[in-house]
Amino acid sequence: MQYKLAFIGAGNMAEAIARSAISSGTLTPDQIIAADPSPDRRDLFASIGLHVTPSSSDAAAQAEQIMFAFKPQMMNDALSTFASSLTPAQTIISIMAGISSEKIHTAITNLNPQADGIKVVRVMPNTPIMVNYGMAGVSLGQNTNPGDDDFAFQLFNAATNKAVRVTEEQLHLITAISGSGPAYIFFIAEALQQAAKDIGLPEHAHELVTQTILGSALLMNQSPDSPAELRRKVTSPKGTTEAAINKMTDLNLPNTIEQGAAACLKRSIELGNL
Ligand SMILES: NC(=O)C1=CN([C@@H]2O[C@H](COP(=O)(O)OP(=O)(O)OC[C@H]3O[C@@H](n4cnc5c(N)ncnc54)[C@H](O)[C@@H]3O)[C@@H](O)[C@H]2O)C=CC1
Ligand SMILES: O=C(O)[C@@H]1CCC=N1
Repeated sequence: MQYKLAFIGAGNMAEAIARSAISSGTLTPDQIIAADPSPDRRDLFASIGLHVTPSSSDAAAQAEQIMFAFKPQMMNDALSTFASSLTPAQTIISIMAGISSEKIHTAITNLNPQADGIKVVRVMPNTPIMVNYGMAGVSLGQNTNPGDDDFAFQLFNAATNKAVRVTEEQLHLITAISGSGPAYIFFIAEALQQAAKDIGLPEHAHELVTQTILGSALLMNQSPDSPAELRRKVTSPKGTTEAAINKMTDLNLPNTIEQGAAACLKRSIELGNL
């Protein structure tokens, strides 16, 4: 095979994964090919030195590992254009939310029965991979044995990105916590920025909130203390933080976040049943 990795779909996640693979030295640009119908996306991938093609079939025929980096709802349409190029010697790495490896395998073999032995590994990454601080869950799927996920694990555990091996069932949970999690943090950031504007600091809102989240994450990462203890260290008895935390507790912030994560989990399972 000419390429180690083919991206089918060269969108935001594929771009982040490709950049991280290259910057970490896991792959060289000439080991990667990317297929996307959008000329703009192909131009962008070409500008980082990758081979590009409008033909998913072309890309799928030439790589050892094929990453499904298109939207879950597009799977059948996308596969109809390239399933015939797949062979049992290849490994699929799907980053699609929800869709089980069994469903992926069935969709491929319905179109191309000769690809029956094809391996399917699944990964749930997150967008901070764009800055090399990604978190991913990696799971073995259809037709795989331990070790068949080594390449995917290495790809997502490179540089300062981190990966954990989980069961396929647990990938739904990974989605609810770290896959979708960056959006929860950005949601809090939006609200805190709005608060900064409302109380009269619009010109500093972005910097205040960004540095506070960054500093808190680094502190949580480097300190042996639990988040509860770190929170306690900010919260002086009868002080300012306590007033804020009491109000947020009265308004049930922890429960709101837990319910949000539970809704995410439910949707991940639903996507898998579409
Ligand atoms: N955005 C996120 O935070 C995360 C996304 N994911 C998964 O990653 C996948 C991609 O998501 P994004 O990169 O955010 O989406 P995106 O919309 O940026 O990228 C999708 C790409 O697929 C291309 N495409 C459309 N039809 C195609 C076809 N028939 N064949 C090949 N390519 C086609 C589009 O032109 C686009 O460039 C999804 O399955 C999503 O569930 C997983 C974890 C996190
Ligand atoms: O919202 C989504 O469906 C994707 C999967 C995890 C993060 N974004």
